[in-house]
Amino acid sequence: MDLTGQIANFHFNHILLNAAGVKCQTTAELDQVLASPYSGSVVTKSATPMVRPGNPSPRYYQLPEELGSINSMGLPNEGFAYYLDYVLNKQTDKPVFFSVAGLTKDDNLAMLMELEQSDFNGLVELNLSCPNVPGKPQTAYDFEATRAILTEVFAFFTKPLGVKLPPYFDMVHFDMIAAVLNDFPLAFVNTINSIGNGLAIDPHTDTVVIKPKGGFGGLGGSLVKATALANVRALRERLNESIKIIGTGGVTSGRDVYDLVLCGADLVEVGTQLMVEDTPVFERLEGELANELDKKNYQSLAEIRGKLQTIA
Ligand SMILES: C=Cc1c(C(=O)O)[nH]c(=O)[nH]c1=O
Repeated sequence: MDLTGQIANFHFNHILLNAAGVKCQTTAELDQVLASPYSGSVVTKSATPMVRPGNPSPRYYQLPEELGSINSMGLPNEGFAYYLDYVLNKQTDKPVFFSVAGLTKDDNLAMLMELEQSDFNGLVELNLSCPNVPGKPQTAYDFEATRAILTEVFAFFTKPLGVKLPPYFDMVHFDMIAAVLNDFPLAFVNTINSIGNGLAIDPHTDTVVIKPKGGFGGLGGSLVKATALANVRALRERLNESIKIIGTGGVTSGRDVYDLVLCGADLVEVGTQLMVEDTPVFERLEGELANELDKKNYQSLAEIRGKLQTIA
């Protein structure tokens, strides 16, 4: 059974990997994800030029009844140089994603210039959708700002680049972001990032569950699945076929992976459920995915990719 994926010149023997932010802040975590026989790749925690401690704890909370999670991590990371050193020296035959999330356009341009000039030969993800840095908007909700930064990036950047997008909830917004993205030689888009600024309450104490931003944080896990499916499907229908799609959000079962591929995903990332189960989740999900294909006598993901049916 062929459970592989392709982005640019990179072949992925398995389509599952971590979502940026989960199991990817330290070299030990990155090694663990890569070491899983059932992961196809790894993505680094989104990097800023300098080390960041992030927001005060509690800043991550698992919602009850496996609903999902809420986080306001605040972009904690070991700094750009730490992740560049890792990706330049790590011996692996799996493609690696390097995620950057500068707090300013100049920070992003500086990190991308250093990646361009380095020997890094993986894929780069420009995170335009972090919802948790107080005072900083999610860039990709500003279509002209998104066009502006991609124009400056592609004036010099030649390596495979994709963007991490926030979820959109309006058909016109799907049209507008696709019209921007189709003007650039992007290798991929990754959709969705967490649903920004949700709120969860502890019923015993009548208190929010995370400390930063008065309890507001990004939502992940099963409760965001329908939004993830919609964003993968809407962008697949609108983007040039040369722009591949990483589907992220709401994956807790092999059926969820199958559904994202049905909507058009080439790779699939796991966030909240990876926090719950750790790296064995990749084996479970791939096994369940294979069973879903088996049920319908499919031999490969290619047979279902983008083949979601509508009602005539
Ligand atoms: C990079 C910061 C992000 C964070 C964070 O570090 O708070 N959380 C998310 O759910 N998505 C992000 O993109």
